[in-house]
Amino acid sequence: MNEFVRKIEAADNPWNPAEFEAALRAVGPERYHDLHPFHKLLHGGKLSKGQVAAWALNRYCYQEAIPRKDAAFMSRTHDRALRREWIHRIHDHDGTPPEEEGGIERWLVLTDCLGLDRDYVTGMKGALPATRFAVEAYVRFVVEQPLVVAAASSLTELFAPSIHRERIAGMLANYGFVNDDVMAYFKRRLSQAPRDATFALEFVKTYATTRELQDACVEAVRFKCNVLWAQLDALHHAYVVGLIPPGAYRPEGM
Ligand SMILES: O=C(O)c1cc(C(=O)O)c2c(n1)C(=O)C(=O)c1cc(C(=O)O)[nH]c1-2
Repeated sequence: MNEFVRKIEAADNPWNPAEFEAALRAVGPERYHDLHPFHKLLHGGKLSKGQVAAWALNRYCYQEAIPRKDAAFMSRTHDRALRREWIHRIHDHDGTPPEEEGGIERWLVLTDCLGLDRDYVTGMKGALPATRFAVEAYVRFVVEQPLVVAAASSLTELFAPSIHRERIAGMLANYGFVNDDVMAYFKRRLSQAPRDATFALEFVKTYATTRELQDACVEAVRFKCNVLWAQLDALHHAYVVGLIPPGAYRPEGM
């Protein structure tokens, strides 16, 4: 059947909510970044401190982009109740001082322990080019796609708690330079991510009412997995294969 005919037929046949949810969830086992070889090395204690620092330094760019993409999302809706719900994602990362320091601050505790200078991390000059491109592609996606599709792109968070648990256990067991304080970022995400994902899933199931929109939402989760995967490919190429691009962070001895 040609693609055009398939689209017309599909538009008339939306999945029921259970089928749609199953299609969204099926993307995780297919291509979430817990399957990436770089994560196996990271969690299995196979990386040097410098390689772990390269990961944390690059991942900072993702952390920094998340509240910007959530602000972009909020700027697009006239629904006050939705903005009220969504804004806590920004608070989770940026914090609400003095009570709550926020996830970015907790991330910097991790980069501190890896011996990285805070200005160097937050300046992002030592990050890999592909990291910067991938995270900005996520922000652009949320700016440009239909709102429900933009929300669907956050649904990789459905798969995050299991990788966070694996990371906390693996890094604590395998690296002497990691302790509970340093893993605080991931511990906090264990409760934050399910709350965000539950809300986003309900939102997407409610508003993706045609099969075309449902297909676009499933594609959005795949797109997001690609954003995550591309970052790890870049890290692997630079810091495992050893082809570090000009200007990027260079661990001692590499
Ligand atoms: O460590 C991870 O594997 C991981 C993955 C993801 C994800 O699936 O996008 C997020 C996070 N962590 C995370 O900490 C986080 O705050 C977060 C927000 C979002 C999002 O798309 O809004 N994803 C993720």
